[in-house]
Amino acid sequence: MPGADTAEGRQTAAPAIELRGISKAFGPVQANRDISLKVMPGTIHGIVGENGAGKSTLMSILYGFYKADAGEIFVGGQKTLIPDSQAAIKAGIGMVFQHFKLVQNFTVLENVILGVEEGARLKASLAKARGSLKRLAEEYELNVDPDAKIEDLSVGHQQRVEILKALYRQADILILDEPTGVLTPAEADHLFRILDNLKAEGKTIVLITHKLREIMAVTDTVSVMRRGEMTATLETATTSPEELAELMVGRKVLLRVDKKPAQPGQTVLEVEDLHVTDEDGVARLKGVSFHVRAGEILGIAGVAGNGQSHLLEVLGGVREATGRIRVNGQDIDLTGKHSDGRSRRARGIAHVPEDRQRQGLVMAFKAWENMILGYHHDPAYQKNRFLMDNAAIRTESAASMQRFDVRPPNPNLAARNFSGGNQQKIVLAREIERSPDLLLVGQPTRGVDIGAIEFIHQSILDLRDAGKAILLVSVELEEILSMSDRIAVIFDGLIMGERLPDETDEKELGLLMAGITDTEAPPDFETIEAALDAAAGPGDAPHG
Ligand SMILES: Nc1ncnc2c1ncn2[C@@H]1O[C@H](COP(=O)(O)OP(=O)(O)OP(=O)(O)O)[C@@H](O)[C@H]1O
Repeated sequence: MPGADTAEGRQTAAPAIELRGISKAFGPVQANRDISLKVMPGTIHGIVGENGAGKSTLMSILYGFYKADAGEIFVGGQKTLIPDSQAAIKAGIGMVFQHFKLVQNFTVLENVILGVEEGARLKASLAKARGSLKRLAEEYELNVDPDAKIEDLSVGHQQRVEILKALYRQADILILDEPTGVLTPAEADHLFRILDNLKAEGKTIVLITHKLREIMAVTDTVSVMRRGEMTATLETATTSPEELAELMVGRKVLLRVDKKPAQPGQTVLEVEDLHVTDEDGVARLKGVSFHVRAGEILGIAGVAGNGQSHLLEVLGGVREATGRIRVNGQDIDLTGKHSDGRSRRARGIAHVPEDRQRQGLVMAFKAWENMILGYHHDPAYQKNRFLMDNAAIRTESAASMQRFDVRPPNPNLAARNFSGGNQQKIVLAREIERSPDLLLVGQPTRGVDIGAIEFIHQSILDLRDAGKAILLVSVELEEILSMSDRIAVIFDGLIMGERLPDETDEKELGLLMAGITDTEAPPDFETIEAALDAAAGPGDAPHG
């Protein structure tokens, strides 16, 4: 695209993508309303908006997953019909989804050519793809071993394969939906370098993210969506995170946590010498001990895949372990029939799992059914010996959804029809509203918009201030630092150390997260990023 990389060139070239008057409804929900947007070639364009604002729907229309009810799409100035993803690929559009669509037991190379060439031409195309992959890897810093199986790759590397797949299909326009949600900070930095390289080659990138610092760091322009409409498009250089937050939510948002000092009481949770070996015989926890008191938040920091998920699962009763756990001074069973979620709930433990779709919700169930999932044996919900009081449960669920600002606050909608952030709010509402003695909470704000993050953080703090104990697991260091009263760092199944948030910083925590306990000595790695990459280890892919 000659001249496209200059401001002047951008003015004169046809937009890489232009949407005119796109609308889409799902039954009564108007997910997109009369949306128009221009994205110029050779730019990175961000799209922000609250959960359920309609971002994924709009991109799914552009990629041929959904058919718009009205509107037109122009690619490179040409009106283009995109009835399916094949048509999108033909038009030079590639998409990297939040949940990757790779075949786990195929190699990188096989995944890249899958669907492009088949049968007798497969062998020739494997050789051709190997060459292309090598070139792409060199050109864009997209290194991955072409013969590695997907299941053996870290999440960051799997994402690179998705990008390679799109580039192999000659995508000029790349859409990334929440690409950093499951990445380590080092992997996210690497991704942004890749995006910059792609842009330098004239590719056009559309980036959906909830992280405003990412918008500020990498985009040229940014659009804000609100309640199905495109409400603003701005040059990134002329805006600020505060302005974007306000445009998204329609009010001022506190971009940091405002909390009172903790008033810790008696010890609620004691964990001693916990060991876990997974299904493949790999030791995931190697003797973990810590405690959490009433009225405090213990944050567990760590690169995903270092045992924190297994820890939450053991505490939540979804996985067996050896060692000792006491809650309010009483031992809880770590194996056998009393080591399940129901027994844990009976002991005052609530669990917001890291994977809301697989562990937190039954996607086909309605919201009200999900709102009592696990608590349905509670006598309060029984109408008589045989029947539950569904009408009362629906009414209570609707009120709880209102309090947690779940949108839409419709208890009869199936969980799968809520946006990701709203699904998260349903799980949080269910667990927090029962005021448990101990709340286990994993990645509470993954994929959640900033308005909702503020609300979720406040709800967790309110529970703390009501004298409850909270164990917070998060891969977001910022969240750990701002929410925790104490921080324990986990690496390779061991607690590497404990710190007070006021007496530490991201650098020291980063070193501990990479397994380096002597934080004064010069590390073996040149940068913290390299050390964290090593901690993520390609053989230990956390599944996001
Ligand atoms: N298949 C569907 N059936 C019914 N409603 C849907 C469907 N997909 C999306 N919706 C609704 O459309 C609206 C827009 O959803 P969309 O997923 O596009 O939002 P989003 O901005 O991407 O949100 P998030 O940031 O949470 O991913 C939401 O109200 C959602 O509940």
